[in-house]
Amino acid sequence: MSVQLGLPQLREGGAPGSGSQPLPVERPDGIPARRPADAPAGLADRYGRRATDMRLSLTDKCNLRCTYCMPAEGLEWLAKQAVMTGEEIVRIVGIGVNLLGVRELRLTGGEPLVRADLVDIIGALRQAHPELPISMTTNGVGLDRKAAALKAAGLTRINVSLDSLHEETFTKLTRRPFLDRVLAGVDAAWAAGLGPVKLNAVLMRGINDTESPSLLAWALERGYELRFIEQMPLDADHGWTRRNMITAAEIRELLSEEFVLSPDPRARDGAPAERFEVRRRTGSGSSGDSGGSAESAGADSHGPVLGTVGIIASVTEPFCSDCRRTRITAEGKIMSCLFSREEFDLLGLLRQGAGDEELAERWQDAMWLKPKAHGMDHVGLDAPDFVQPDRSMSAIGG
Ligand SMILES: Nc1nc2c(ncn2[C@@H]2O[C@H](COP(=O)(O)OP(=O)(O)OP(=O)(O)O)[C@@H](O)[C@H]2O)c(=O)[nH]1
Ligand SMILES: C[S@@+](CC[C@H](N)C(=O)[O-])C[C@H]1O[C@@H](n2cnc3c(N)ncnc32)[C@H](O)[C@@H]1O
Ligand code: SF4
Ligand code: SF4
Repeated sequence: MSVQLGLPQLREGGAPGSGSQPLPVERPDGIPARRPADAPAGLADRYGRRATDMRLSLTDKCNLRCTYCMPAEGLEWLAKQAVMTGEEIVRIVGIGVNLLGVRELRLTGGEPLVRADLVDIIGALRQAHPELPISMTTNGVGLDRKAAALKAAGLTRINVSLDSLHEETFTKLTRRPFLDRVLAGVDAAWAAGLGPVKLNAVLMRGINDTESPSLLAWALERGYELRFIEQMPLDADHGWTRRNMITAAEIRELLSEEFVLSPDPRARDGAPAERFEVRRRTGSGSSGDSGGSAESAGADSHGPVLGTVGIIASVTEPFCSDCRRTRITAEGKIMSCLFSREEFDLLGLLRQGAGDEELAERWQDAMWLKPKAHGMDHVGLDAPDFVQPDRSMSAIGG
C-alpha cells in the first residue's frame, strides 16, 4: 500500500491551518516531514533539484489496454467524485504556476481525451495563464474530431502514442483495433497546428522492436518527432523483466541498420528524451557497426539530416539527477516521483477548505521528500530493493 504523507487531521468542520494538528516532525526513517525553513523557493528537493514541469493526470480511465500499462480487464476506475473537477484542476495549476514556479504543464492520464470537459478545462487554464506552455500526451483515439477545438481552446502542442503501423501488431499491443483512428488523430493534430507533433513508441521484444526503423522512416517523412521508450516496470500485470526489455543500446543498434544517429546539439534541459539527428545510412549499407552508440556522422558521408529521433532510456540511462517533474494524479495526489510509494493528498486538503498558501506549503513539503531516483535513494529499476508502485502507469499519469 502507498503511504499517505503528512495530511493534517482537521477538527470536524474546522478550517485548516491553526486548527490542524501539526505534521509529524520526523518520519520513522529520520527524514523531516516538513521542509526546513531555509529550503530554496519553489518545489525544491533534498538533492538540489527544482520541479518546474507539472504533469497532471485528468483521468485514470482509458479506451485502450496497452499490455505494458493496463491489464486486459479488471482495473476498477476511480469513483467520479474522487477525481478532480475542472475547477479544482484550474485552482491547483494556479497554485503551481503563481506560487511555486511551475513553468510548463503536461496534461496526461489515463486517456485525457475521454474527459468530456477536456476542451473547457484547457480553455480555463489558458485564460488563467496566457503564456503557459500546455501540452498533452494522448493515445490519439478520437483526436481527429477534437484537435481543432483543443487548439482553439489554447493547447500548445501534443504527443501521441503510436507503437506500430501494422494493424495486427497495434491491436496486439493495445488490445484494441484502433490503429486507423490513431493515425487520423495524428494527422488532425498536425493539421490543427498542434506541432511539433511528437510520437511515443514503447518497444516490446518480439512484438514491435524490429519495426523501429520503418516506424522512424514513416515519422521522418511526415515531419513528426518519434521517441522510442524503454519499457518501465509500471504495468498492472507486473510482467516487466529487465532481461526482456529493449534497451536504449539495442534501439540504437536496431536503427543503425538504416540510419546514422548523431547527438543533437540542442541542450537536453532535463527532458526524458535524449535526441539524435538522423541521417540515412548510405554507402555500403552495412548495419550494426555503431556498437549501440551514436556515431559522429559527417553530413557528406551520410547525406542530409532528415529530422530527429528521441530515446527515453528511463531504465538503462536514467535522467533522474536532472529531474524537473512534479506529478498530480487524477484524484489530486502529489507524486514527487513516477515511482513514489508515498503520496500526498492535495485535493483532500483543498476540499477541507485549505487556502492557496497552505496548499502550496504542503506541496513543497511533499516535493522536499522527492526520492533521488526511481522512488529510492539510488537508481535501479532492477535493483533488489526496488518495489513497483501499486498503481499502473495509467493510474499515475505517465
Ligand atoms: N522515468 C521517467 N520517465 C518519464 C517521466 N516523465 C515521462 N517519462 C517517460 O517519457 C515518456 C514520454 O513522455 P511525454 O509525456 O510524451 O513527454 P515528455 O517526453 O516528458 O516531454 P516533451 O518531449 O517535452 O514533449 C513517457 O511515456 C514516460 O515513459 C519521468 O518523470 N520519469
Ligand atoms: C500512461 S500514458 C497516458 C497518456 C495516453 N493514454 C497515452 O498513451 O499517450 C503516457 C505514456 O506513458 C507510456 N507508458 C505507459 N506505460 C509505460 C511503461 N510501462 N513503460 C514506459 N512507458 C510507458 C505510454 O506509451 C505513453 O506514451
Ligand atoms: S499507455 Fe495510455 S493508451 Fe495505453 S493503456 Fe496506458 S493510459 Fe491507455
Ligand atoms: S524516476 Fe523519478 S526521479 Fe527519475 S526522472 Fe522519473 S520522476 Fe524523476
